Amino acid sequence: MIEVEHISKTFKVSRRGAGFSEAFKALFHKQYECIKALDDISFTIEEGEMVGYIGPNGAGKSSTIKILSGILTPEQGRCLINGRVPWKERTAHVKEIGVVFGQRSQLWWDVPVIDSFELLRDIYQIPDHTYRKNLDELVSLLHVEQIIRTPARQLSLGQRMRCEIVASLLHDPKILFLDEPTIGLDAVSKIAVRDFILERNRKHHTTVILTTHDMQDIETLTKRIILIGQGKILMDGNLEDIRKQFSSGKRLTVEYNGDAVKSCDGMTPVSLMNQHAIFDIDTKRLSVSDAIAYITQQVDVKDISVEGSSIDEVVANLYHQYQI
Ligand SMILES: Nc1ncnc2c1ncn2[C@@H]1O[C@H](COP(=O)(O)OP(=O)(O)OP(=O)(O)O)[C@@H](O)[C@H]1O
Repeated sequence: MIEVEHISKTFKVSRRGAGFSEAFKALFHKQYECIKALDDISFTIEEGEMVGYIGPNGAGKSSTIKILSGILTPEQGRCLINGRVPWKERTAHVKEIGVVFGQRSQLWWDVPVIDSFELLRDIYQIPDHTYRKNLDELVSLLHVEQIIRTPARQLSLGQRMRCEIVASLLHDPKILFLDEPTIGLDAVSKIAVRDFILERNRKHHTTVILTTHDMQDIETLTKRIILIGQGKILMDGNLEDIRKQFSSGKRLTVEYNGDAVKSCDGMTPVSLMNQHAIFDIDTKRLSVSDAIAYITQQVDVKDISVEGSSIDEVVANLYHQYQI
């Protein structure tokens, strides 16, 4: 179980103006600015839950993950993960967590990937039979058999990410922190990584905290989302409820025979091409069935399709609503 209560974290950063004279002045008189990366955040995550931790750039997601993994120490608040304080009991804590930072590597750059895995085995003191079993299983599930003898620097991004995931799970962690695990991956690799995470959660009951800007990751993997903005937790809830609350409506696409089709109150025309019209329906003002009835009164409908708001639109509405 992950318990976070009233955590705050401030970074002190030096600031100076542009140019040589400002650089010279800064040698004698440094100016600092305090950035409140996390401002009194609290949440609880149960064992086996998969949670999407979302927010715009600079919101505080990575800072939270770093605190939860014991890399950063907050100046205020309490955090317990399976009964341990991450930054105080680091050695015991890291044996229970796996971390993947999409933008950084835990693999040694110049050596074959398998050597990094073996180094991790020694660092985590993984018993030999557990290491062998996990390595064989992960390597085959993530299809990296052909590349583990290649140095990390020679791998493509997608190949490296799969190896990063293997590295993060060799010691059987109960909790997995994934910070943008599908960044820059092609569609096939994204699906492979998502399927693997789902399966891992289902089979091993692994708790997963996922931060990402890819809303398809969130939609596929999580039922609950926590929204952070400007260092504060703004919302914590069920994805389906959020979708209902922040969906802007439905999109209706109609193909028809006849003259141009007109819209009514609650219908916004998006495109009115030759006998092919697209309308956005504000379902708070007009039901989809009433919109269809209104159209069929005017023209002979050949085909009609209704789509809900995409998860990207839902999240864009959410950010807009919270002004972040
Ligand atoms: N080591 C650091 N030193 C100074 N400021 C930092 C440091 N790490 C983070 N910050 C600042 O803290 C704030 C939160 O950063 P953080 O990396 O947690 O955001 P994020 O939500 O992960 O963003 P992104 O989606 O862009 O990765 C930002 O304003 C950032 O500039």
